[in-house]
Amino acid sequence: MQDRIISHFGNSIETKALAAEQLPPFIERGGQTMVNAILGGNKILSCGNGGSAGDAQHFSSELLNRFERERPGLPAFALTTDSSTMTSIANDYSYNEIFSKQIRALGNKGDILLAISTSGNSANVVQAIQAAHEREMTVIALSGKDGGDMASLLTTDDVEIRVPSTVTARIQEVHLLVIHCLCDYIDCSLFGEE
Ligand SMILES: O=C(CO)[C@@H](O)[C@H](O)[C@H](O)[C@H](O)COP(=O)(O)O
Ligand SMILES: [Zn+2]
Repeated sequence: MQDRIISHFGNSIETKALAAEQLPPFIERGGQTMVNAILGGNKILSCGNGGSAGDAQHFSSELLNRFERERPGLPAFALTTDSSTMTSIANDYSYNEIFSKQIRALGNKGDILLAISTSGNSANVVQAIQAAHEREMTVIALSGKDGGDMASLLTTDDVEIRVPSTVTARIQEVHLLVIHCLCDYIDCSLFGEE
């Protein structure tokens, strides 16, 4: 089985190399969009399912606490953590509304939604994008494969960062690197390059 393990490493390296050729302009635009929102007194909401829920929380924790340097906490919130809110929305309405209902309550004009889905087709993330647009928020979509239903919802103000892969796990591995690039971009922009 070591050959199989080695092939995962190789495929992941190849996916990151391809992403490094394609994604930097989109990551830069996403980072600047986030910096502008923070400077404008706005916040960043994040959401996703499964491994992407972990990524949503990974991002918000590195803004609220810190990334790699000492600095004040920054306004970010993952919509994937409040089990009472999510289970009551799923129970009373639909699982598809667990993020959108929170966005309609918490989101304000100028806020950002970081929408994470490897397929781009998770209904609750698609509906989160729709709710974000209703609240005049800007969307930064972290996706993969063909972009899914999410891609067709995005406006020219939004940013799509689509990983060039069809393998969920490989896409997620690049999503985490993108999240760290966004955190670094934000810190360098707001507090200077180190
Ligand atoms: O982490 C993994 C697979 O590596 C899974 O938990 C994965 O996140 C789940 O299957 C999600 O439901 C997939 O949703 P999405 O990425 O297509 O939006
Ligand atoms: Zn995973």
